[in-house]
Amino acid sequence: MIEKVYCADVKPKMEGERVRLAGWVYRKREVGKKVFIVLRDSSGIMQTVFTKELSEEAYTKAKQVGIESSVIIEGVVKVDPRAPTGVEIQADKIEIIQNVEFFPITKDASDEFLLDVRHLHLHSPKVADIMKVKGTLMQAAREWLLQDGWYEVFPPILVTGAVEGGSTLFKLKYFDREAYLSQSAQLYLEAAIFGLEKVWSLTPSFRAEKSRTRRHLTEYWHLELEAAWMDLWDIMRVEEELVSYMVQRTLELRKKEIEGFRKDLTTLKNTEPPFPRISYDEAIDILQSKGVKIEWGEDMGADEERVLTEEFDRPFFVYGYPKHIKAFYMKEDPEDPRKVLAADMLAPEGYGEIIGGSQREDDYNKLVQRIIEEGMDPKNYEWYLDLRKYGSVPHSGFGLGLERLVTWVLKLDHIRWATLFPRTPSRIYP
Ligand SMILES: NC(=O)C[C@H]([NH3+])C(=O)NS(=O)(=O)OC[C@H]1O[C@@H](n2cnc3c(N)ncnc32)[C@H](O)[C@@H]1O
Ligand SMILES: [Mg+2]
Repeated sequence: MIEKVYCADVKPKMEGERVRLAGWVYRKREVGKKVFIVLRDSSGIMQTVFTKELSEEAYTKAKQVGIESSVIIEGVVKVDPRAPTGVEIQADKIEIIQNVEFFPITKDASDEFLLDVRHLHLHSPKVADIMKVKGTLMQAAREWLLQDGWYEVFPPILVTGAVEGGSTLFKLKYFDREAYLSQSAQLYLEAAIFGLEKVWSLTPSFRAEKSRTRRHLTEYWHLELEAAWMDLWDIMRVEEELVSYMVQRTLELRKKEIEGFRKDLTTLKNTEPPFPRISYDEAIDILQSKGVKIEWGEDMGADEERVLTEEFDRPFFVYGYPKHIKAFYMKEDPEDPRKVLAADMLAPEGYGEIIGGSQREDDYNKLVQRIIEEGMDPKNYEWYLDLRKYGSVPHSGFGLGLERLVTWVLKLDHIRWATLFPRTPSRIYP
């Protein structure tokens, strides 16, 4: 790798030092007999100035170089309060690695065009900031999971059964048989708890969702946990501790990047346990009191959740959903057979569901009955049912949509901006 310093590491105390920077031409302007190039690298930006007096050769090359050209620039550090970072480089050397005559992304580029050239949109510092925040959220999750004694495991993505309903399965040909892309690692995590007790995985999950909403992708990153001996209330405490740590740690490490997307950090700062908890029944009452047309037993979609989140200034739980709107594996509420021991975590500010979780049905016969009730064939779940025959234990788990979390933390207007190359019903290229 070439000897260079990063833009963010060039400080006023380095005045007079000679430095070498490598990156891309972010901005360029000519003022009188000076050429100013704002160089961009992964750490930020740095103003560089070229004049004939400093170097006629460098000045001539600087005049010719195009936006987003890749360059190496050398010069001497000078403090200048007018420069974007308070310092600039008096440049006497520029090596043009590759000159760009015309970079296709311009200021007025439409969202659809940016998605068409997403591979070039990744040059953008704003996009880089989103990815830095996403990476830091996962760094924080790993920190918390390690200190709380959870084991990372690596479940399969090629599977033979639905977890979250057959209508959103991506089918594929697996040699001479049919297979699917995983909707959720959950069932495999449930098998892993018999040896490891507390497990987690980060995997891509696939949903052939036809709904074109601001919060659905067809491929997304899914952080899932599963724990033996835990009931719904235990796993809800795990969820709020994990999400709180992820948000607070990312606020600590990426405050500057977050402030580039939202000025008001209140809801993020409020993200501390315990989170408010309301029952599904209470949620329906709230929605009806606010004029939403919804009856008990109906599912809450993005619109209903948006209204519900107006009542809260931090993430909150909705628990105790009706059995018929939830998945087959969820344990029936012993106190009310109409309901299951499930809870979703909803993000405030209109973002809604970021986590789906539940206590699992650990009784063999009840699970067989639920599978049949859902119109599925117990034969397809034989291995999964075995988990209820050989030392079954009460257990619970959940799945957090990483892009859903990023979309809320940065108040993005669409989940597609929260992932490197978004996959939606109408987009699988580039
Ligand atoms: N291990 C578990 O218990 C997880 C469980 N089997 C599960 O998949 N639940 S979920 O369908 O609500 O999805 C979990 C989360 O996954 C996210 N999710 C769910 N579907 C999507 C789509 N289509 N796009 C983006 N994100 C999505 C969202 O945050 C959900 O709360
Ligand atoms: Mg869900």
